[in-house]
Amino acid sequence: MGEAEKTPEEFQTNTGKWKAFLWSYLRRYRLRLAFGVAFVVARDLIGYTIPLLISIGIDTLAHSPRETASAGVALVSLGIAAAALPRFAFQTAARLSLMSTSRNIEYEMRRDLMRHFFALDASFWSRTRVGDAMAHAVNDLNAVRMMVGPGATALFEGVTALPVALAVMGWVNWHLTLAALLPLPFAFWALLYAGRMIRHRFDAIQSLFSTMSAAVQQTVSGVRVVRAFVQEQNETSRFDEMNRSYAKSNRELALYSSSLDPMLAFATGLSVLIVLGYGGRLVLEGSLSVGDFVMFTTYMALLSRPVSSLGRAVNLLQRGAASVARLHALFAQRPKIVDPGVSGKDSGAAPVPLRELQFDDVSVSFGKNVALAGVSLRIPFGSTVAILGPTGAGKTTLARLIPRLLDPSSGCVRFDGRDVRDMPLEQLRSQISLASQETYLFSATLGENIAMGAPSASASQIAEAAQMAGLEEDLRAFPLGLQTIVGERGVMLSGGQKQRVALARALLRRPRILVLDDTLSRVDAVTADFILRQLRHASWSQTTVFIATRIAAARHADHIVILSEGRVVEAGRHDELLASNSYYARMARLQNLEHELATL
Ligand SMILES: Nc1ncnc2c1ncn2[C@@H]1O[C@H](COP(=O)(O)OP(=O)(O)OP(=O)(O)O)[C@@H](O)[C@H]1O
Repeated sequence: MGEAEKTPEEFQTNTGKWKAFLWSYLRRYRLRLAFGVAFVVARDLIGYTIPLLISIGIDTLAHSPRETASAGVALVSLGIAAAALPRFAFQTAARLSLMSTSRNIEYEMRRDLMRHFFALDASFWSRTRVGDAMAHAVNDLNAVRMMVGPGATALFEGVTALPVALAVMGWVNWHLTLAALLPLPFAFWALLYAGRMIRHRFDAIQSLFSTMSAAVQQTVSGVRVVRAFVQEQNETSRFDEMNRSYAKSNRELALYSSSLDPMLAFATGLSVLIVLGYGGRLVLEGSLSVGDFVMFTTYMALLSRPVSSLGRAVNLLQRGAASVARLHALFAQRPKIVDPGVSGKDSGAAPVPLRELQFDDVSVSFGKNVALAGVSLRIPFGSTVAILGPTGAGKTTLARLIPRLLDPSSGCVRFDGRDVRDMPLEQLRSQISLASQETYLFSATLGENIAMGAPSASASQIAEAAQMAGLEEDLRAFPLGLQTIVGERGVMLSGGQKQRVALARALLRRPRILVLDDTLSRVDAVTADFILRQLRHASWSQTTVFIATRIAAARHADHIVILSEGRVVEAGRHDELLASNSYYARMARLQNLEHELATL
């Protein structure tokens, strides 16, 4: 199986390179990150001088004469107060550097993810659920931001404070310091164990969330079908099962996440206990001053914060690592349709106008399913070609080959002798308009939907395209005309209206090659006839390739092609095909009969 065929889940097992992937984003901010870390270190270094100052203050009180003691204590107090200012400054600078970096990285990854989504082709989207993609774009990116910002801050809070405090404590009394470190292996084990568990659970939770988002998205989009087939109960219990398992995994994650802090607090508590017991004895024996003892215990108390920071860091870093691995797996997906791009000498040049279209022994297979088998066609520029054939004959597959939404498994699609695979995608697609079988309308106005492929079109151009697509009467019936909001996926329009909006969208670009994939199937015969006449008399020259189910639509085409089981079985003009005992002639007789019956 090639890389492109792997699912994100399969990539997840190959997460070795996710660190390099993350670094590719971090690298740009390494200076800012280094400053951020330096600010955290500086802030904590200043913070950790405070117990030292307290110790000096206490020992000054205990050992100095009364008149100098109060001045000494005042000086120490001043020192403690003065330390607050740079601490605050470093704290703010650290937050600004690390948090702004995390926001920038989140922004860049999201931007790249959107670009990547657009670059991935139908082969990816046919096996990926929309909800899945949404989960990546929202939840995983959020976890990455939390890792780079608060996670990194917490990590450096922990790792700088610990050695500083331990160095000062060791310098005062290394015996007592070693004794205080006895619970360290337990804390270390807790960090590793909980960290591993958090990562596994979070990974599972993110996958479950993806599945659940996909299910919500599908059920909500298909709510009419669910209602029509009285499947509310079944859908609810199916969703409930997923929801329950999601909640269970979250409870487990919460258990591991929340157990980390108490376990670390327990380890710190044990250390404090050791220091109080053993250190107290040292004070009584006179081998440790009261000031040093107080400093020791203050450090121990102060250490609880960085230790807890380490716990938080492990939590956020493990979640972030799971999400980076998932994102990396997604970014590792490659589109099958590769854009050859524009070569240096062609950049900036106007695209070469497309003229003659040729299918040269084209075959397309989806696994074992052969959709097209050795199709050869030559379509001169400016001609109108109708493609007909039974369902599953390969008509849509043929249409999708023209703008390279699909590549042939063998054979070649050419424009003026040039393989479409050698043409820059932008140049190819900018000259071709495909109105596909399933129209997709955005939740915007009618006008905005029509202008989707030509955002700079003027109002009169939009109105002209709408008129050509036979929408004029419908627009008159809408009080807001082109400003009418069509609702999510165009729910406020009839099937035929949606198809004509999609057709107007295709026409507005005045394409050189117009491909209509059964675009008029839900339009009544009279309107369809009107539209086809409009297309024949368009004010610009174009090739029209249209897939039709009705003979009435195909009769005026310059060339009619009948596909069956992926092969061209008949081809010719309307009267030529009618004269023979062909599939076309049989279909014409049948449709005539239907028409007569309907008239009766
Ligand atoms: N993405 C795909 N993956 C697998 N098989 C596919 C895919 N797209 C099409 N096929 C198969 O290829 C064959 C041709 O499909 P195609 O959509 O081109 O037929 P059609 O003539 O347009 O049919 P209809 O008139 O019903 O729209 C069918 O057997 C279909 O199941």
